[in-house]
Order: sequence, then C-alpha cells, then structure tokens
Amino acid sequence: MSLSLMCISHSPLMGFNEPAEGVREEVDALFDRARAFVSEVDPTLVVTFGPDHYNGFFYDLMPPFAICYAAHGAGDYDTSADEFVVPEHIAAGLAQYAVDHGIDMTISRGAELDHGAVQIPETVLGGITKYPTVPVFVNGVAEPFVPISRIRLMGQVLGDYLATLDERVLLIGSGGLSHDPPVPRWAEATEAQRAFLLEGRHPTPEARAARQAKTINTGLKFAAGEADIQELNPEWDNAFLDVCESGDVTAFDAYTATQMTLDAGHSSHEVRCWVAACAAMRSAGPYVTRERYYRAIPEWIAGFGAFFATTA
Ligand SMILES: O=C(O)CCc1cccc(O)c1O
Ligand SMILES: [Fe+2]
Repeated sequence: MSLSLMCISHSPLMGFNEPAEGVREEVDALFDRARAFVSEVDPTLVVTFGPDHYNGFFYDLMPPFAICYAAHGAGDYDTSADEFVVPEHIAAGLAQYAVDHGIDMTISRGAELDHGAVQIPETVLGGITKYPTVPVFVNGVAEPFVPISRIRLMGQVLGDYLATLDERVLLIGSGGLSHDPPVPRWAEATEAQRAFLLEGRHPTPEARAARQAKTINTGLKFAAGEADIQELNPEWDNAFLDVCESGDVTAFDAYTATQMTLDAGHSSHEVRCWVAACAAMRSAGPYVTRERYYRAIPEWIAGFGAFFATTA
C-alpha cells in the first residue's frame, strides 16, 4: 500500500567515543527527526537491510544476502539481543517471490544479527520488538562481493512484492558510508584470525570485550590522525548520496567492489544495504527526499549519512 525509506549509517562507537564539539547534538537531532519520520509514516511492517561484521555470519557459509524468517540480536556493543518479531508468512512470501523472479535468495530460520542490523532499528523504532519486522542480511564485509547490480535487482524485486501488500512498509537501510574499521580480512589474516573468520560465533565475554576495545581505541586514534586505516572520503559519500537522491537506482550499478575499497575503505561495501533499500523504494515509483544528512565523524570511524524518502 505504501513504502517509505530511511537509510542511516550505523556506528557502534556512537555509544563510546565523543565526537568533535556540536556533532553529538547534530546526530541526536537527526535521530529525533528519524523518530518523527517513523511516527509520520506509521509503519505496519518494517523491512531492514543490514550487514554483519563476523558476529552472526562467518566464512563457514557466507551468502551475499539472506531473508530472515527468524532472527535475534547478537548483543554486541550493548545492542539489543531480543528476538525480532518476524511475520513469517511475509518473510516466506518475499523469499518465494524473489526466487520466482530470478534472485537466488538465501533464507535463515534463525539468524544472529549484530549492531549492523540492530542499532538503527533499535534507535529509531524504540527497540526491535515494537514493529513486525523482516530483517534482510546483506553481506558488506566478506569477499567475494556480487556485483552491485545484483543487490539493486534484489532490492527492486523485494520492493515489487512489498508494494502489493496491504501494509505501510518502512524500509530501513543501515551501513556505510566510507569507512575502514579494523575488521580482519581473510587474505591478510593470521591463523588465529582465520579461525575467527571461519567460525567465530559466540566469543567469550573477554574475547568480545577485547575486540570491541580495539575498535573503540582505533576510533580515538583515527580522530587524532594516528590510526593505520583508510581516510574517510566525504566527496565519495556525497556522490553516493546524490545517487540516492536522484532516484536513478541503476546508477548504483557503476560502483565496483574493487574501486569502492580503494576509494572508500573495506567497509564501504555496507552501502549495499542502502542500494537494496533505495531500489526497493524506487520500485514503487518516483520518490522525494525527506532528509539528507552528512558528517564525517572519525571518532566513530564513519562517513555518517542519512537519506529518507517518501513516494512522490
Ligand atoms: O565491530 C566491528 O568489527 C566494526 C564496528 C564498526 C565501527 C565503525 C563503523 C561501523 O560501521 C562499524 O560496524
Ligand atoms: Fe558497520
């Protein structure tokens, strides 16, 4: 019946590191507008596109994307470990429609979803149990990456199905923009890191705390100009936001994974979640921008952006 769109960067460091003066207030105000937007569109169904960072999805089996029929939070960085309230018939309807329309969809009947999929819904919806929600996992860290055109088509096909439902659907995309946090990569990983990347679910509390402390500390060092990670790229981020605003979602197809890594860092692939969400939104027709926000926030290791839209 209706689709609306809300894409926002996540960063688990938001709750740990203080950004430059005035930035916290600016982002708080953005989240106030996000909550007001949710109230306005009054969703009856939420569909989230979120990545994972080797908390729920590992190299023992790494799909490019997956519809979750059931999922719960991993609880990393103090995010919710609640069970999502998933309307299974809608998840199943989406998956069936996707496979019927040329998308090789993976499903999960019990996904664990980390801050990448939980932080933004939790923050803007007041928890992950408040609205019936179908979480869609989109791989944003683990090579190989399928072409962006496949992500765009996946979003478009899911949007086609959602537009047939008698629901007010809020699409949430979470991730990106440019950033390069210290997530291990298989090609350069040590044996211990490879063991983790292969099957590192449910770390000990000590291992989790050590991992998080390292990332939090990297954010502080990055802001001081002392971290050995790629710079944020505000120009790239704003060009990406331009494509979101344009509504010409096929223009996303020009992005290649290799160039994205070079230009915008190893975690820029999280923007796949935005691509899928924008494409789903666009399948319902032209849309109008309701919010565009951008700030490079090194303390959070985030080219931090937002883009909201409603049908024109
Ligand atoms: O926990 C991790 O491995 C990465 C954490 C992380 C840090 C900054 C921005 C992000 O988007 C992000 O996910
Ligand atoms: Fe992330």
